[in-house]
Amino acid sequence: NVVKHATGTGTGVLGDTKSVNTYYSNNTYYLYDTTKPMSGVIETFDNYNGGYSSLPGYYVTDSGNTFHAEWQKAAVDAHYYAGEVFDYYYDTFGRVSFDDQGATIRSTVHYGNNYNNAAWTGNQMIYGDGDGSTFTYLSGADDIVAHELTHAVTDRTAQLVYENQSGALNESFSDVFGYFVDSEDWLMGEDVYTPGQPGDALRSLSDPNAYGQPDHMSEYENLPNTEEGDWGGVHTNSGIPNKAAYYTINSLGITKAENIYYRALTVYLTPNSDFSDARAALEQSAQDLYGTTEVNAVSQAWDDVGVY
Ligand SMILES: Cc1cccc(C(=O)O)c1OC(=O)C1CC1
Ligand SMILES: [Zn+2]
Repeated sequence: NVVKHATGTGTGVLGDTKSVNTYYSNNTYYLYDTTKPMSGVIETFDNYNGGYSSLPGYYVTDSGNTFHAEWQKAAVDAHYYAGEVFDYYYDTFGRVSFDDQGATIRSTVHYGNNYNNAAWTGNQMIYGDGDGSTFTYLSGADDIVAHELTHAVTDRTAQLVYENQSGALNESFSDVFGYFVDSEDWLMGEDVYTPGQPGDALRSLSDPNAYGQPDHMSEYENLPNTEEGDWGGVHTNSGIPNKAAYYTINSLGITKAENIYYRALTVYLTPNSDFSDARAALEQSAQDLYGTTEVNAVSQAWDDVGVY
Protein backbone atom coordinates (compact mmCIF):
# COMPACT_ATOMS: atom_id res chain seq x y z
CA ASN A 1 0.00 0.00 0.00
CA VAL A 2 1.20 3.47 -0.77
CA VAL A 3 2.27 5.18 2.43
CA LYS A 4 0.98 8.69 1.97
CA HIS A 5 1.81 10.35 5.24
CA ALA A 6 4.03 13.39 4.99
CA THR A 7 5.69 15.92 7.23
CA GLY A 8 4.62 19.51 6.83
CA THR A 9 5.62 22.64 8.70
CA GLY A 10 3.34 25.06 10.46
CA THR A 11 3.24 28.13 12.66
CA GLY A 12 1.45 27.78 15.99
CA VAL A 13 -0.71 30.24 17.88
CA LEU A 14 2.29 31.76 19.67
CA GLY A 15 4.24 32.17 16.41
CA ASP A 16 6.40 29.07 16.94
CA THR A 17 7.33 26.87 13.97
CA LYS A 18 6.69 23.11 14.23
CA SER A 19 6.52 19.99 12.13
CA VAL A 20 3.08 18.51 11.59
CA ASN A 21 2.12 15.02 10.46
CA THR A 22 0.06 15.38 7.28
CA TYR A 23 -1.53 13.12 4.63
CA TYR A 24 -1.07 13.53 0.89
CA SER A 25 -3.98 12.92 -1.48
CA ASN A 26 -5.16 14.45 -4.77
CA ASN A 27 -2.34 17.00 -4.97
CA THR A 28 -2.95 18.45 -1.54
CA TYR A 29 -1.88 17.87 2.06
CA TYR A 30 -4.31 17.37 4.97
CA LEU A 31 -3.86 17.93 8.71
CA TYR A 32 -4.51 14.21 9.08
CA ASP A 33 -1.99 12.16 11.06
CA THR A 34 -1.73 8.44 10.25
CA THR A 35 1.65 7.87 11.89
CA LYS A 36 0.31 6.64 15.27
CA PRO A 37 0.24 2.95 16.24
CA MET A 38 -2.94 0.86 15.90
CA SER A 39 -4.42 3.33 13.43
CA GLY A 40 -4.87 6.08 15.99
CA VAL A 41 -5.70 8.78 13.45
CA ILE A 42 -5.59 12.44 14.43
CA GLU A 43 -7.59 14.75 12.19
CA THR A 44 -8.17 18.47 12.45
CA PHE A 45 -10.96 20.55 10.97
CA ASP A 46 -11.76 24.22 10.70
CA ASN A 47 -15.24 25.62 11.18
CA TYR A 48 -14.25 28.55 8.93
CA ASN A 49 -17.51 30.44 9.08
CA GLY A 50 -17.56 30.15 12.90
CA GLY A 51 -20.99 29.58 14.28
CA TYR A 52 -22.06 26.87 16.65
CA SER A 53 -23.29 24.21 14.30
CA SER A 54 -22.08 22.10 11.40
CA LEU A 55 -19.36 20.08 13.16
CA PRO A 56 -16.80 18.91 12.27
CA GLY A 57 -16.43 21.55 9.54
CA TYR A 58 -13.83 21.22 6.83
CA TYR A 59 -10.48 19.46 6.64
CA VAL A 60 -7.51 21.84 6.90
CA THR A 61 -5.46 21.46 3.71
CA ASP A 62 -2.57 23.16 2.00
CA SER A 63 -1.15 22.37 -1.46
CA GLY A 64 2.40 23.18 -0.33
CA ASN A 65 2.30 21.19 2.96
CA THR A 66 3.00 24.47 4.78
CA PHE A 67 0.60 25.94 7.33
CA HIS A 68 1.83 29.42 8.20
CA ALA A 69 -1.25 31.55 7.56
CA GLU A 70 -2.92 33.31 10.49
CA TRP A 71 -6.12 31.31 9.96
CA GLN A 72 -4.12 28.04 10.06
CA LYS A 73 -2.36 28.67 13.43
CA ALA A 74 -5.12 27.29 15.67
CA ALA A 75 -5.39 24.15 13.53
CA VAL A 76 -1.61 23.63 13.59
CA ASP A 77 -1.57 23.62 17.40
CA ALA A 78 -4.77 21.60 17.82
CA HIS A 79 -3.25 18.97 15.52
CA TYR A 80 0.26 19.05 16.98
CA TYR A 81 -0.81 19.01 20.64
CA ALA A 82 -3.41 16.26 20.06
CA GLY A 83 -0.51 14.17 18.73
CA GLU A 84 1.57 15.09 21.79
CA VAL A 85 -1.23 13.99 24.13
CA PHE A 86 -1.76 10.75 22.15
CA ASP A 87 1.98 10.09 22.56
CA TYR A 88 1.84 10.89 26.31
CA TYR A 89 -0.92 8.33 27.00
CA TYR A 90 0.67 5.73 24.70
CA ASP A 91 4.26 6.12 25.89
CA THR A 92 3.39 6.44 29.60
CA PHE A 93 0.56 3.92 30.01
CA GLY A 94 0.34 2.03 26.71
CA ARG A 95 -3.10 3.57 26.15
CA VAL A 96 -4.00 3.77 22.45
CA SER A 97 -6.08 6.95 22.07
CA PHE A 98 -8.79 8.02 24.52
CA ASP A 99 -10.72 4.73 24.20
CA ASP A 100 -7.64 2.48 24.27
CA GLN A 101 -8.89 1.07 20.96
CA GLY A 102 -7.24 3.56 18.59
CA ALA A 103 -10.27 5.84 18.22
CA THR A 104 -9.80 8.76 15.83
CA ILE A 105 -9.01 11.98 17.66
CA ARG A 106 -10.97 14.74 15.94
CA SER A 107 -10.59 18.48 16.66
CA THR A 108 -12.38 21.49 15.22
CA VAL A 109 -10.93 24.96 15.57
CA HIS A 110 -12.51 28.39 15.01
CA TYR A 111 -15.66 27.06 16.64
CA GLY A 112 -18.26 29.70 17.37
CA ASN A 113 -17.68 33.44 17.33
CA ASN A 114 -15.08 34.86 19.73
CA TYR A 115 -15.84 31.77 21.82
CA ASN A 116 -13.89 31.80 25.11
CA ASN A 117 -14.23 28.06 25.59
CA ALA A 118 -12.81 24.69 24.66
CA ALA A 119 -14.56 21.38 25.22
CA TRP A 120 -14.87 17.67 24.57
CA THR A 121 -18.33 17.34 22.99
CA GLY A 122 -18.56 13.58 23.70
CA ASN A 123 -17.29 12.85 20.19
CA GLN A 124 -14.60 15.41 19.43
CA MET A 125 -12.71 18.42 20.70
CA ILE A 126 -13.82 21.97 19.87
CA TYR A 127 -11.79 25.14 20.34
CA GLY A 128 -12.99 28.71 20.23
CA ASP A 129 -10.79 31.57 19.00
CA GLY A 130 -11.39 33.49 22.22
CA ASP A 131 -12.33 37.17 22.08
CA GLY A 132 -8.69 38.26 21.87
CA SER A 133 -8.82 39.75 25.36
CA THR A 134 -9.82 36.93 27.71
CA PHE A 135 -8.37 34.26 25.42
CA THR A 136 -6.55 33.91 22.15
CA TYR A 137 -7.08 30.73 20.09
CA LEU A 138 -7.58 28.12 22.81
CA SER A 139 -5.80 25.24 21.03
CA GLY A 140 -2.55 27.19 21.51
CA ALA A 141 -2.05 25.73 25.01
CA ASP A 142 -0.93 22.11 25.32
CA ASP A 143 -2.36 21.89 28.85
CA ILE A 144 -5.80 22.83 27.49
CA VAL A 145 -5.56 20.19 24.75
CA ALA A 146 -4.49 17.62 27.36
CA HIS A 147 -7.33 18.78 29.63
CA GLU A 148 -9.93 18.28 26.87
CA LEU A 149 -8.59 14.93 25.71
CA THR A 150 -8.52 13.72 29.33
CA HIS A 151 -12.28 14.46 29.51
CA ALA A 152 -12.54 11.86 26.72
CA VAL A 153 -10.42 9.37 28.68
CA THR A 154 -12.56 9.95 31.79
CA ASP A 155 -15.76 9.46 29.77
CA ARG A 156 -14.44 6.04 28.65
CA THR A 157 -13.20 4.95 32.11
CA ALA A 158 -14.53 6.33 35.44
CA GLN A 159 -17.35 8.22 33.64
CA LEU A 160 -17.39 10.75 36.50
CA VAL A 161 -20.80 12.51 36.36
CA TYR A 162 -20.22 16.19 35.48
CA GLU A 163 -21.83 17.74 38.55
CA ASN A 164 -21.03 18.41 42.24
CA GLN A 165 -18.09 16.43 43.69
CA SER A 166 -17.86 13.84 40.89
CA GLY A 167 -17.87 16.70 38.40
CA ALA A 168 -15.15 18.57 40.31
CA LEU A 169 -13.11 15.33 40.23
CA ASN A 170 -13.76 15.09 36.47
CA GLU A 171 -12.38 18.62 36.13
CA SER A 172 -9.47 17.95 38.49
CA PHE A 173 -8.30 14.82 36.64
CA SER A 174 -8.30 16.85 33.42
CA ASP A 175 -6.21 19.59 35.07
CA VAL A 176 -3.87 17.05 36.70
CA PHE A 177 -3.17 15.21 33.41
CA GLY A 178 -2.84 18.65 31.82
CA TYR A 179 -0.03 19.18 34.33
CA PHE A 180 1.53 15.79 33.59
CA VAL A 181 1.63 16.59 29.86
CA ASP A 182 2.84 20.17 30.40
CA SER A 183 4.76 19.98 33.67
CA GLU A 184 6.68 23.22 33.16
CA ASP A 185 4.39 25.00 35.59
CA TRP A 186 1.42 24.50 37.90
CA LEU A 187 -0.77 26.85 35.83
CA MET A 188 -3.64 25.96 33.50
CA GLY A 189 -4.21 27.76 30.19
CA GLU A 190 -1.53 30.40 30.82
CA ASP A 191 -0.28 30.30 27.21
CA VAL A 192 -3.57 31.56 25.76
CA TYR A 193 -5.24 33.31 28.72
CA THR A 194 -5.34 37.12 28.56
CA PRO A 195 -2.74 37.49 25.79
CA GLY A 196 -2.27 41.14 26.78
CA GLN A 197 -1.48 40.26 30.42
CA PRO A 198 1.48 37.91 30.93
CA GLY A 199 1.92 35.69 33.98
CA ASP A 200 -1.73 34.96 34.80
CA ALA A 201 -3.78 31.83 34.11
CA LEU A 202 -7.18 30.25 34.29
CA ARG A 203 -6.27 28.15 37.35
CA SER A 204 -3.29 27.17 39.50
CA LEU A 205 -2.82 23.68 40.97
CA SER A 206 -0.22 24.91 43.48
CA ASP A 207 -2.31 27.87 44.63
CA PRO A 208 -5.99 27.47 43.70
CA ASN A 209 -6.87 30.51 45.83
CA ALA A 210 -4.88 32.68 43.40
CA TYR A 211 -7.73 32.30 40.89
CA GLY A 212 -10.70 32.14 43.20
CA GLN A 213 -10.77 28.40 43.82
CA PRO A 214 -10.94 26.76 47.28
CA ASP A 215 -7.91 24.68 48.31
CA HIS A 216 -9.53 23.11 51.40
CA MET A 217 -12.82 21.32 52.09
CA SER A 218 -13.73 24.07 54.58
CA GLU A 219 -14.01 26.41 51.57
CA TYR A 220 -16.16 24.03 49.44
CA GLU A 221 -18.69 26.12 47.51
CA ASN A 222 -22.21 24.71 47.44
CA LEU A 223 -23.23 26.23 44.11
CA PRO A 224 -26.50 25.18 42.47
CA ASN A 225 -26.42 22.15 40.15
CA THR A 226 -27.46 24.31 37.18
CA GLU A 227 -25.69 25.71 34.12
CA GLU A 228 -25.25 29.09 35.78
CA GLY A 229 -24.02 27.33 38.95
CA ASP A 230 -21.46 25.52 36.76
CA TRP A 231 -23.15 22.25 37.75
CA GLY A 232 -22.38 22.69 41.44
CA GLY A 233 -19.15 24.58 40.79
CA VAL A 234 -17.16 21.89 38.97
CA HIS A 235 -14.55 24.43 37.84
CA THR A 236 -14.42 25.98 41.34
CA ASN A 237 -14.36 23.03 43.73
CA SER A 238 -11.79 21.24 41.53
CA GLY A 239 -9.28 23.42 43.41
CA ILE A 240 -9.54 21.06 46.39
CA PRO A 241 -8.51 17.80 44.59
CA ASN A 242 -6.08 19.88 42.49
CA LYS A 243 -4.26 21.01 45.66
CA ALA A 244 -4.16 17.39 46.91
CA ALA A 245 -2.58 16.40 43.58
CA TYR A 246 -0.01 19.20 43.97
CA TYR A 247 0.96 17.85 47.41
CA THR A 248 1.10 14.25 46.10
CA ILE A 249 3.28 15.14 43.10
CA ASN A 250 5.63 17.15 45.32
CA SER A 251 5.93 14.20 47.74
CA LEU A 252 6.28 11.35 45.24
CA GLY A 253 7.48 12.92 41.98
CA ILE A 254 5.73 12.90 38.60
CA THR A 255 6.32 9.26 37.60
CA LYS A 256 4.86 7.65 40.73
CA ALA A 257 2.06 10.24 40.88
CA GLU A 258 0.98 9.80 37.25
CA ASN A 259 0.85 6.02 37.63
CA ILE A 260 -1.21 6.33 40.82
CA TYR A 261 -3.60 8.85 39.19
CA TYR A 262 -3.99 6.80 35.99
CA ARG A 263 -4.75 3.59 37.98
CA ALA A 264 -7.30 5.41 40.17
CA LEU A 265 -9.04 6.87 37.09
CA THR A 266 -9.09 3.66 35.06
CA VAL A 267 -9.54 0.99 37.75
CA TYR A 268 -11.24 2.38 40.87
CA LEU A 269 -13.25 5.56 40.27
CA THR A 270 -16.90 5.25 39.23
CA PRO A 271 -19.52 7.76 37.95
CA ASN A 272 -20.68 8.99 41.36
CA SER A 273 -17.34 8.92 43.19
CA ASP A 274 -16.96 11.84 45.60
CA PHE A 275 -13.79 13.42 47.06
CA SER A 276 -13.57 10.83 49.84
CA ASP A 277 -13.89 8.01 47.27
CA ALA A 278 -11.08 9.66 45.27
CA ARG A 279 -8.84 9.64 48.35
CA ALA A 280 -9.53 5.93 48.84
CA ALA A 281 -9.01 5.14 45.13
CA LEU A 282 -5.65 6.94 45.10
CA GLU A 283 -4.55 5.29 48.37
CA GLN A 284 -5.50 1.86 46.99
CA SER A 285 -3.66 2.58 43.71
CA ALA A 286 -0.56 3.65 45.66
CA GLN A 287 -0.77 0.40 47.66
CA ASP A 288 -1.21 -1.71 44.49
CA LEU A 289 1.73 -0.09 42.70
CA TYR A 290 4.15 0.85 45.45
CA GLY A 291 3.85 0.58 49.25
CA THR A 292 3.22 2.19 52.62
CA THR A 293 5.40 5.26 52.06
CA GLU A 294 3.48 6.17 48.92
CA VAL A 295 0.11 5.43 50.52
CA ASN A 296 1.01 7.71 53.44
CA ALA A 297 1.97 10.51 51.04
CA VAL A 298 -1.45 10.28 49.39
CA SER A 299 -3.19 10.20 52.79
CA GLN A 300 -1.22 13.22 54.01
CA ALA A 301 -2.11 15.18 50.86
CA TRP A 302 -5.84 14.62 51.35
CA ASP A 303 -5.57 15.31 55.11
CA ASP A 304 -4.04 18.66 54.14
CA VAL A 305 -7.10 19.60 52.06
CA GLY A 306 -9.53 18.35 54.71
CA VAL A 307 -10.89 15.29 52.85
CA TYR A 308 -10.99 11.97 54.80
C1 LIG B 1 -11.82 27.31 28.87
C2 LIG B 1 -12.95 26.40 29.28
C3 LIG B 1 -14.25 26.89 29.43
C4 LIG B 1 -15.28 26.03 29.80
C5 LIG B 1 -15.04 24.67 30.05
C6 LIG B 1 -13.74 24.17 29.93
C7 LIG B 1 -13.44 22.72 30.23
O1 LIG B 1 -12.85 22.04 29.36
O2 LIG B 1 -13.82 22.27 31.35
C8 LIG B 1 -12.70 25.04 29.51
O3 LIG B 1 -11.43 24.54 29.29
C9 LIG B 1 -10.60 24.46 30.40
O4 LIG B 1 -10.97 24.58 31.52
C10 LIG B 1 -9.15 24.26 30.01
C11 LIG B 1 -8.18 23.78 30.97
C12 LIG B 1 -8.19 25.24 30.58
ZN1 LIG C 1 -12.80 20.62 31.75
